[in-house]
Amino acid sequence: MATKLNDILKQVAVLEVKGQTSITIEGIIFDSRKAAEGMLFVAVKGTQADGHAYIADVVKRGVKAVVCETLPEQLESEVTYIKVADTTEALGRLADAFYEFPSKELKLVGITGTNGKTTTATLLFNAVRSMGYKAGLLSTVANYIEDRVLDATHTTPDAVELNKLLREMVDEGCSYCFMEVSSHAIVQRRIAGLKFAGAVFSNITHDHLDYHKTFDEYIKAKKLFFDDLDASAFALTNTDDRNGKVMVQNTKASVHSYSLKSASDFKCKIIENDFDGMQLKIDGLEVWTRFIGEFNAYNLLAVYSTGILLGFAKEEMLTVLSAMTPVSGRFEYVRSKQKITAIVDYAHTPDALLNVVSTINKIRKPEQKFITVVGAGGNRDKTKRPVMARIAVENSDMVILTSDNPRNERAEDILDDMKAGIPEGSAAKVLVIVDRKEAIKTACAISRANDIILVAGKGHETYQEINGVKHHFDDKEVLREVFESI
Ligand SMILES: CC(=O)N[C@H]1[C@@H](OP(=O)(O)OP(=O)(O)OC[C@H]2O[C@@H](n3ccc(=O)[nH]c3=O)[C@H](O)[C@@H]2O)O[C@H](CO)[C@@H](O)[C@@H]1O[C@H](C)C(=O)N[C@@H](C)C(=O)N[C@H](CCC(=O)O)C(=O)O
Ligand SMILES: Nc1ncnc2c1ncn2[C@@H]1O[C@H](COP(=O)(O)OP(=O)(O)OP(=O)(O)O)[C@@H](O)[C@H]1O
Ligand SMILES: N[C@H](CCC[C@H](N)C(=O)O)C(=O)O
Ligand SMILES: [Mg+2]
Repeated sequence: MATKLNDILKQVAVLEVKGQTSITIEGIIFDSRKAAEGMLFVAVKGTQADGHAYIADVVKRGVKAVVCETLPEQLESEVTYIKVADTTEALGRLADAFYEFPSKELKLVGITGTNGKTTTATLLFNAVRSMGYKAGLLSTVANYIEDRVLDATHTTPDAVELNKLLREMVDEGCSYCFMEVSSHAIVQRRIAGLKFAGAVFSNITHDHLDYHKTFDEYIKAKKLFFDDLDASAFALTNTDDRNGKVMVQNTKASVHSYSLKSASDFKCKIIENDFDGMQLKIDGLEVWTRFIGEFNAYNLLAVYSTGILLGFAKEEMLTVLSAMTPVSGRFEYVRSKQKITAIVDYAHTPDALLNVVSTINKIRKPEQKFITVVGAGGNRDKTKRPVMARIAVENSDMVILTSDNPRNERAEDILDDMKAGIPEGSAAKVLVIVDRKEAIKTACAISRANDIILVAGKGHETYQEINGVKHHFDDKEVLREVFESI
């Protein structure tokens, strides 16, 4: 794909131009390490580096045009320099234009919130496909164009990758795309210029304070997504969340709401909840689903409401919900011959963990012992570590604190942060085992028939990142292996 620079520049507010704009560019990059002949380089200021420092380098390597906030002192005559006020925003808009506005040719629905994005987006993708439509999915677990699976490195891809994927979806005949919109993606304008048919808010609780600094800033980041929607879109919000109404208070989109408790447009009631599934009453009709826990009732209701807002019939949506199966690594069971039930769940925030342990406690019988194995990621929000440990200890019979993805931190340091959250007098029910496999093995070894083990935090992940290196690791695989051997 190639395009005329002056065509795509129409999408950004240009402050100054040095050089020719009637040139053809072969692609857009924002990482100097990917520089190649004929490309447009956008210099972005990040958290670690400033793209402006690499302008001279990319020019040497054949880049034809540069978009920047400050023009370099030395300009090369064969290169075009474009000055804008905000290169991060420009990058999104240029990528959108370069791929010829693919989001306008799809019904694109974005899901934002601390928890439930992957679940809701994946179920929507499965739902429309089961009704015969072609669709794409951009999620933490993987990106999909129909059956084609593409690895995902981020929850929301960067602007160039994102628009490229949307273009491929359009070219392959997809009429829908469901995507997770992370708060990082909103702030970093990965979604700038996209046309959303709808936006869904699930909830906002403690996470990512390493990046957003305060909870208020985190709320503002999420709200920006709704502020930017246009009048033809729908904004669907969860009014049981304390910030559900705030999210949509300045949007131009038509506002709709869902809830289990407060007043809203789409209502759901849990009739029955056990380890096999939930009987729900949605919009006055009962439906049996294979999902467990109140938090999943919210996700299913969000899926149902979005379906209705996209124009699907009520009965059709409920039939689809009843046939759905859980998403990889979200409350997934691994059972042993001795009838020990292990639950693998991606709960990696305090709220998600509290939801999962509360769900298990509501459903289990008093004689079923409940052991939680949990850690916390390195190079991420440190303040959630003691909170997660406290939640695990207060709501389980026994807890094994272990490593998640230590990334570039010392696993022992992360565990020290977690240990600070153990309530006084509870130390006796906590073990600390740094090696995650050993931790899971120990949990299995001390369990008896009918007991429950929750392995939280990594869900679908098939690696463990230690000292910046990814090693193969899969909670489900480890559990199966251990269960085979006992
Ligand atoms: C904190 C964060 O979001 N970081 C993302 C951000 O990096 P950054 O701002 O730190 O970039 P930087 O390293 O300072 O570099 C600034 C600019 O200089 C450029 N550069 C840098 C070095 C060089 O040699 N040459 C060069 O041109 C970089 O390409 C970049 O354009 O922009 C990069 C390019 O798009 C992302 O890859 C990177 O994601 C990092 C790897 C990351 O871990 N992100 C996570 C936290 C993230 O985005 N998570 C969210 C949400 C997850 C959730 O909700 O659960 C997600 O959407 O995945
Ligand atoms: N609606 C919900 N409310 C609260 N917790 C939830 C909800 N849905 C799922 N969870 C919990 O959060 C975990 C992550 O769910 P999911 O992957 O759907 O969220 P996500 O928003 O995509 O997360 P990420 O930010 O990592 O992309 C689940 O394993 C479960 O423990
Ligand atoms: N998207 C989240 C995932 C966290 C998953 C957990 N296993 C961890 O590594 O902290 C993040 O990057 O913060
Ligand atoms: Mg996700």
